[in-house]
Order: sequence, then structure tokens, then C-alpha cells
Amino acid sequence: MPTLSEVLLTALKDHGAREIFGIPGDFALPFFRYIESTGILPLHCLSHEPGVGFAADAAARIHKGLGVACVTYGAGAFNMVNPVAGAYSEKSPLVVISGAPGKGEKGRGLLLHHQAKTIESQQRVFEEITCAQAILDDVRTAPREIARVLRACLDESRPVYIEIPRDMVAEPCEPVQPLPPRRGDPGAARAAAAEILDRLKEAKKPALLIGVEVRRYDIEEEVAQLARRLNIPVATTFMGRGLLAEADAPLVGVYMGMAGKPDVSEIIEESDGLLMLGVILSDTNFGVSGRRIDLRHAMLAADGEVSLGYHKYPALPLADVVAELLAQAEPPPAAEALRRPQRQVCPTGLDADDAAVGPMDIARAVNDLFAASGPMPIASDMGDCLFTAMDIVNTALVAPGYYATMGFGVPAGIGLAAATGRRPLILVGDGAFQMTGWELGNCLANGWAPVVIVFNNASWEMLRTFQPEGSYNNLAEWRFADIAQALGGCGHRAAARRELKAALDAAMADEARFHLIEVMLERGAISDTLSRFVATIKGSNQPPRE
Ligand SMILES: Cc1ncc(Cc2csc(CCOP(=O)(O)OP(=O)(O)O)c2C)c(N)n1
Ligand SMILES: [Mg+2]
Repeated sequence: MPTLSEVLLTALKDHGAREIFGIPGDFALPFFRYIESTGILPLHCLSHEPGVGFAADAAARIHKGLGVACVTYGAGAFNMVNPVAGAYSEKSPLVVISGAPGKGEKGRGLLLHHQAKTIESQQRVFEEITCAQAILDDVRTAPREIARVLRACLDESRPVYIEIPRDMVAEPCEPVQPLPPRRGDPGAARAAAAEILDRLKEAKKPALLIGVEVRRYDIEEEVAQLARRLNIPVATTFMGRGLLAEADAPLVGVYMGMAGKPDVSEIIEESDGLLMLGVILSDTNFGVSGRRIDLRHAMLAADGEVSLGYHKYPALPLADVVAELLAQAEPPPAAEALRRPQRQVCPTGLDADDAAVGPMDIARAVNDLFAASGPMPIASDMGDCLFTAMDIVNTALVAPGYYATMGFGVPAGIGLAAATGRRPLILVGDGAFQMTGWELGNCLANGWAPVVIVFNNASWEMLRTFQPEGSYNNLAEWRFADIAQALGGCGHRAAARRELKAALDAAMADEARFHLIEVMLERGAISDTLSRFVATIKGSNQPPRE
């Protein structure tokens, strides 16, 4: 009979996990030994648990399946609370596995190292940022508990928490019987789809807005097909940027309200029949709306339900709704075949001259690079690098667009490299690099070779745009290019556009190691999108006029 460890590892793989990111500790060493000795899933150890969480989250997003982060009890797991909270907010199916004290250790009357208030404190903290939890302290219930929690992770596309006491790892245990995916009531799906289609037919200016759940539930192609069938323009939310990148769909661009392209905002905000699929109603997706979108008239299928006006269809998975819409939607009359709306035109043609580099030059240089050698998957951190990415051609992108944590970029790029075997492009500010950029030191030993662009404005520039007077937004001049070699990569410093082009060419010519391109930016030089975003937020945060 297999051990509990083998049963858990096999179940993770059977539910779609492809690798594990982790850092061991004495409460987790016995389980790590099984990870390595069984080889059921490859193990990638990183240097700091926030990086483990971000890398596993990014792997989940690009796999459209489970990401796995394995850590020790206490100091390890608590170190990972922020990345797991971000995965919860952004609906990423991340499995957190934590080692734990053995059953016999709890009752000895001693306070255990790594414990906080009580031995159960960690479980309580993770209950707040996961959708399901299991403590594997009984092999009679462990298979059912593992099946329940992994099914919840996939159905809800949210993190889950599994704790495995260190004296349980070798216990004989029955294999896990996976549970079937959650399905909605077919009658309810039919009724909801019919009502949505009726409303779209009555609308003069119907439009489709899609969000991250379309990727999380792997229905991009179905949604592209639906957009073509409905013959209506489709935009993505800020968080949904990159969706339909390779699909044939009437995609008009990213909706960002007054911070985005006016023609896209008009299509969404003027619509009298807005259908939102898989959209998170967050401030970063809608906080900059020029006009409040009248949600009473909008239709929303997300978070396992459909809401229209004042009524809801509960327990209706998004995939079921889209399938039913496709089943009922008639193709448009040929004459009405939608003139494919102009896709967003991204800037190209960098002047490789001695002029100082600005954020828009970085977008231009990357677009030129992708045009010449094909798109790369992008991991972006929070900061103006993410707003700059809005002017980079549509490609697979993982970024904390809603939860907005710093530190995501470099570890997420490592997660993409490990999960896909492809070379990612990482966009990161100097402030965020100071948090988790060191994880690049793990690249050479693992054969990862990301191209990293550090937006070095020696500043927490996003904060300065909101509060120029704060001197604490001035950062010291770290010489990131010089650090690269010590970490096993190659560093370039680019102040002029000519140097940026040369650095990108050199990076693309060498796939043996990571290349870090430190772009020296003037303080105050920000992307077009960030400047619109700040102007909008400042405008909307003005105290109401008396
Ligand atoms: C973990 C965490 N702690 C603080 C903050 C708050 C913040 C949001 S943006 C920002 C400055 C980012 O500086 P960086 O140099 O990376 O990028 P740029 O603005 O383009 O210069 C901070 C400190 C967040 N979001 N996450
Ligand atoms: Mg900065």
C-alpha cells in the first residue's frame, strides 16, 4: 500500500499539477524526502518563501491548472501569506502544502519552535486566504479530504491549504479517488443563456467584457467563438490583459476607463447590453471608469453565478454558461458580419539613438523585438512596468493586476520558465526588484534564462505620482547591472535608446543565462497609461465640491 506522501503527490499530479516550488524546514523535511525520492513531481527550491508562492501562482496561471507551493510550518508558511492572499484575490488555483508538528508533539506541554499564538494559529490564518483546508492527521479520512480540497481548488480557482504532520508522511494510505467537476443545473444554464441572448438582441450597442476567469477555466477559445458568433466587440479588463492574444476574435483592447484608450472605454461604457464574463468587479478593473457602468443593466457571469439586473442564477459555473450561450446563439446575418474592429495598435520602431530612454521606448523596443523574433511570455511586477505593458503587443502575461503586490515579477518569471520551458520576459521596477529580484540567483543551476528589464528610476515612482512631496519615495542608486554577474547572469546598463536596443540584441543572442537590462529612467518619466490612470484617480478622489 502506498504511503500518505505518495498518495498526496499522485493526487496532485492527477489533478493537473506539473511541478512543486518549495523551501523545506524540519517540519517538512520528511515530506520533501518523498518528493525527491518518488520523482512524481519535479521540485524547484527557491530562496525565500514569497518567491515560492509567486512562482507557484504564476505556474498555476500559465498551466490553467494547479500550482503547488510546499513550505515548512510557521516561519515558512507565514512568510508566504502575501502571495497566497494575492492568489486568492486573483483566483489562482494554488495548493499550499505545509509540514507540521507530529501528533505526538502537540501534547507534550512544550511550546514548539515556529509556532505563533497556538499550534492551530497557522491553519486559522490560512482559512482566511484559501477556499478549502485539510489537516492530514488520519489516514482513514486523508484520501477523501485530499479529493475534496483539490476539487475545490479547481472548481473555485482559489488557493487551498493542506497540512501534513511530519509523523504521518510514511503512513500506509489508500489512493485518492478524484471527485467530478462541479456542474450547474442544465435547466438553469439554459434559462440564463436564453435571458442573456434576449437582452443582447434588444441592445443597440451590445458589448462583451472578459476577465481572468476565462483563462482560469481555460475557455478562451469558446469565448472567442462566442464573440464571433454574437458579432459584438470584446474588450478585456486590466487584469484580463493578454486574453484572446492568439485567438480570432473582435478584440478591441483593454478597458481601463478614463485611464485607457477612449475608443475602448466608449464601447464598454456606452453599451446598453454589456455582458461580462469571468470579470472581477474590482477597483483596478473599474475604479477609473469615466462613467459608472450601470450594473443593473449589465449581465455578469463570474464566481460561479450569473446575475442580471435584480436577480441571480446561483451555482452556475462559467464554462456551463458559455457552452449554453454557444449552443443557443445564432450566427449573425452574413450582411451584418462585423467589420473586425481595429485592434489596439501598439507602438513600434524605436529610434536607436542617444536620446534618454522613457517607459514608452521600452514598450516600443519590446514590440520591435517580438515582431522580429516572436512574442515571449511576460511576467510583470506592480509599478509603472505593468502600465507600460499595456502598450506591449498582446501576449501571455501574468501580473498582480488587481491585488497589486510588489515582488511578483521575478519569481513569477521563474515560475513561467519552470512551468513552460520557454524564455520569459520579466518587467520589474527597481523597488520591486529589491524585494524578490534575488531569486535570479537560482536561474543558472536550473537552466532558466529570463530576459529581465529593470525600470530603474531610483524611486517608488507610482507613489510619487500620488504624493510628490514624500522624500521617502527617493530610492538609493542600486547598481543592478553590476549585481547580475554575481548572480550568474549578464548585466547591461541602458540610459540611451541605442544602449537599450544593443542590450536586448545581446540578451536574445545568449540563451545560456539570464540577462538583466537596467534601464536608467528619469524620476518623473512615466508611461502614457500610468499618467492617464493617475490623472483619473486624482480627479475621482477630489473631495466633492461644496
Ligand atoms: C509588497 C508591497 N509593498 C508596498 C506596496 C505599495 C506600492 C505600490 S507601487 C510602489 C512603488 C513601486 O516602486 P518600483 O520602483 O517597483 O516601481 P515604480 O513605481 O515604477 O518606480 C509601492 C511601494 C505594494 N504595492 N506592494
Ligand atoms: Mg521605481
